[in-house]
Amino acid sequence: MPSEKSSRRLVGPAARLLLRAGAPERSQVLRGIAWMVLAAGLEALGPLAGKYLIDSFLLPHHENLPAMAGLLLGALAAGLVAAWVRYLQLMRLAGVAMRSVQRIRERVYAHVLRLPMAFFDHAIIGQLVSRVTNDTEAVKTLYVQVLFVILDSLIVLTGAMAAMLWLDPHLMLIVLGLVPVVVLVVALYRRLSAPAVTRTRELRSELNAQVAESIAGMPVLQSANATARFRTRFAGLNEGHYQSRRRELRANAWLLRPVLDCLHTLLLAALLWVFSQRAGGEALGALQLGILYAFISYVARVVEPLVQITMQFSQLQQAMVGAARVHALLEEAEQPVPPAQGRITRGAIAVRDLSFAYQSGHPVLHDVTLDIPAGSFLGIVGPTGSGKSTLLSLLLRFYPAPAGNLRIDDAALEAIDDAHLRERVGLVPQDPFLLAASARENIAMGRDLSDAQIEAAARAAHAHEMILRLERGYDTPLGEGGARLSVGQKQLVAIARALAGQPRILFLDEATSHIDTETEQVVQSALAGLRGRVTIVAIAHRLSTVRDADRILVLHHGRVAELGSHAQLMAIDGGLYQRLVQMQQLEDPDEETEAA
Ligand SMILES: Nc1ncnc2c1ncn2[C@@H]1O[C@H](COP(=O)(O)OP(=O)(O)OP(=O)(O)O)[C@@H](O)[C@H]1O
Repeated sequence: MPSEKSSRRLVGPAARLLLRAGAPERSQVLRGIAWMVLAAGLEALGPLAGKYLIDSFLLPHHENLPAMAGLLLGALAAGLVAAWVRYLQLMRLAGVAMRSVQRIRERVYAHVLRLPMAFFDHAIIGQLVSRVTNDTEAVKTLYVQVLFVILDSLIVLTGAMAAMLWLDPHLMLIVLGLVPVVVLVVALYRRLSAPAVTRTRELRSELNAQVAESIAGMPVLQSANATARFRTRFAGLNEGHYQSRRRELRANAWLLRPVLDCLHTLLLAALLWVFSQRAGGEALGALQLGILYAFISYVARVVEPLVQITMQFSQLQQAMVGAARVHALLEEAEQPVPPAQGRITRGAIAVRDLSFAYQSGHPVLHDVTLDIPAGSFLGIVGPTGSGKSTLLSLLLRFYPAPAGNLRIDDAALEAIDDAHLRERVGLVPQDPFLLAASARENIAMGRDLSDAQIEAAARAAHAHEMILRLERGYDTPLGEGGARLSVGQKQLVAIARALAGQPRILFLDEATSHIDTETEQVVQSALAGLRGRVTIVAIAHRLSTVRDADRILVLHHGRVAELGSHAQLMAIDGGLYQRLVQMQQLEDPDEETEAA
């Protein structure tokens, strides 16, 4: 994690990200830098003109007005052209920086969408959001700080040094002595502030994560009366963030401006002392005075870029931490999608000797063998943690199953083209996950479906009537997470969404756990309507949902315990299915007659 890295170790990843982000616009960057050099060169002419005016005209009382006016106008024109060139440079480099952020943000988001499901088992949503939004912004800061300020400052510094070298090499060497002192100050500053900068960034991301988590779990938070505890935890993080920022600021306040301003004053004193030594108690000669004027101007031009460079280090470090984190996210391996041609035609599923472990040494499925004929309805039941969802996740290719153990029709699962698999296999998850969009958009999910197809899917899911009863029918916005609908209604929309793709196989993962008996019957009718046309695999805690299935698979500790129709399984005396049914009847006597 970048948090544990020293700031020096952040430079590599940050620089790689910066180079990659700017690569498509290398010529724009080079042109921007060329403008920068030109502007610095023009700006460096000012003090030279001043020196020439003092040396050649003012001190010798040589009042050649046209020449003096020409000199002043020339300096003015150089200043104006420099300002115009600065504008061009700013527009060019700012454009590059903003386009880089835009590109990188899209790349990070696209990358996150392709990450394997295992990544999301550990990911913290708020932190991921931070990576995609705030941390990508770091790239812009890197551009602005590195290219605009630091590079610009270095160019101005070099210009001023060159002019001083030309005027008086000895004096220039005295000024040059300032540079190592500033390098020392910057090194000390980095040492003191780097841990605080990294911590500040981490804490900001934790603040985001807590806000996202609290909002997502608001009903639990409020009902568990946990809001005060969460507020205290947030305040603790926020205080940590404040203290960390203070540590950063303290390093800034001590080391940057004040130290450099002192150095500036010392340097000016040293220059005056050298001049007084040269004059040996006499008044300064004309030539000396012009050079003194030019040097005082140039020293300001040397100190100011150095101040700028050191002042940028705080920003630069923050940006590097952010950029390194974006880089780390981009380094996460994507779900491999090998090119494959396999097709799903009928929807027959074969599972052979399937064993699987999330962590090696802890298998959750053992030697599962199973055939699900095309168009049949398989129910999967079993105690909690018995591996039902895991089996479904493997069939959905959310986690890689051992090669060859799963087949659909004539193809091994891993040999089926990914887009085709997603098209042909529909999923109704336990949490229906609705977008803050209309019913129509929620069913279409970005697919190019006609209104007729959407309506047909809604009818097949028995959701059509319910949607028509909403005030704007299919165009009714469903609110964030489908907040406008009941859980059962959301489930019907989710079923319609799965059916709209006309899948050959439909997986339902406890789709009826949280709905009332009446809605469950609607779901059952919807499933009945699909029988023979679509292969249905439904995990159910509510046994009544799968009572009518062709066969029911009972999983126990990751093994196939029983397999058969409801009647066959009920006939096994002391069997697990029979016991599950009896337990459910005790829990919910209303279902006694239905399930038995
Ligand atoms: N992403 C994961 N990483 C590690 N272990 C996991 C993961 N998902 C599930 N498990 C473990 O695998 C085992 C089977 O879990 P699974 O979710 O498949 O059971 P389930 O039968 O669907 O349970 P439930 O009925 O409670 O949903 C459990 O011990 C669980 O802790």
